[in-house]
Amino acid sequence: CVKWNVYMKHVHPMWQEPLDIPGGDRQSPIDIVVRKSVFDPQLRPLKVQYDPRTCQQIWNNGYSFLVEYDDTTDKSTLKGGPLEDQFRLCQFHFHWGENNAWGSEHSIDRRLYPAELHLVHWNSDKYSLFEEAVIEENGLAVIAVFLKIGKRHEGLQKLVDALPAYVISSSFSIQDSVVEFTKFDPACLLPEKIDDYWTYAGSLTTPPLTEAVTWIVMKQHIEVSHDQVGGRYLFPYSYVSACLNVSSYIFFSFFRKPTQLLQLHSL
Ligand SMILES: N=Nc1ccc(S(N)(=O)=O)cc1
Ligand SMILES: [Zn+2]
Repeated sequence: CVKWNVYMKHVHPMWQEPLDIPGGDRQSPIDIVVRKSVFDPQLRPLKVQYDPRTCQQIWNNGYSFLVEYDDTTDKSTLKGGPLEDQFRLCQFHFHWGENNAWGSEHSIDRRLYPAELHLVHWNSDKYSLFEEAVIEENGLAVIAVFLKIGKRHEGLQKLVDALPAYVISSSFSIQDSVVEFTKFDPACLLPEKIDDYWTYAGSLTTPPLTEAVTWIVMKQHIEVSHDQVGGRYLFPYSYVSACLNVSSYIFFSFFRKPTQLLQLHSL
């Protein structure tokens, strides 16, 4: 999966104005207005098949981190739901804020969550690399899961424990660094009812912002404990303070309207 930097407005030049937003009529994130979502009986159940053995490493790009998967075969895949093709898992990452009042990118009726998980997949039926798929209209599928502060998430703890010392320090190192991380099944981060979701055609939420994403936003959140996401662990403040300039970017998501927001209730 291609190396990806989290571009911070005041930190990374990629966020400097003017942003070259391709197209611009299906930009993410959005505010999901629940009463405007439409039930679509043609949406099928999601088929998530992840092989923990494809988990490879945690990559820190100096601003955040992502967990990367071997996407050279169809061992960890997503299909069904709104998807016509098979998509390969290549990485997952989180978005968070400076405190637990906000942090997610999408919002539900303007309500933000403390954090949001993105499981990123690319269309392996039509393309042979993430880099090819990322510029195509039906190239990517991202599952979004909201995080709320509550009980400890046992599955997540393996990731928190594996995070390298530099992430737990008070500030991220700026250099890229990678630590080995294996046998992690990201399905443990999904909520119980994965067939209860909203879906819409959108974009990457950070550069290159390409309008290539079928978003599948889970209605059910997962719970993680405060010490898993607060303090000095998964979401160290040094990075989150870097997010502040991005919050205005998220603010505008309240005013973005999706072209067609579909919803599938649990079967
Ligand atoms: N260049 N790679 C990217 C992958 C996923 C996302 S997101 N945050 O939309 O899932 C953004 C950029
Ligand atoms: Zn993301």
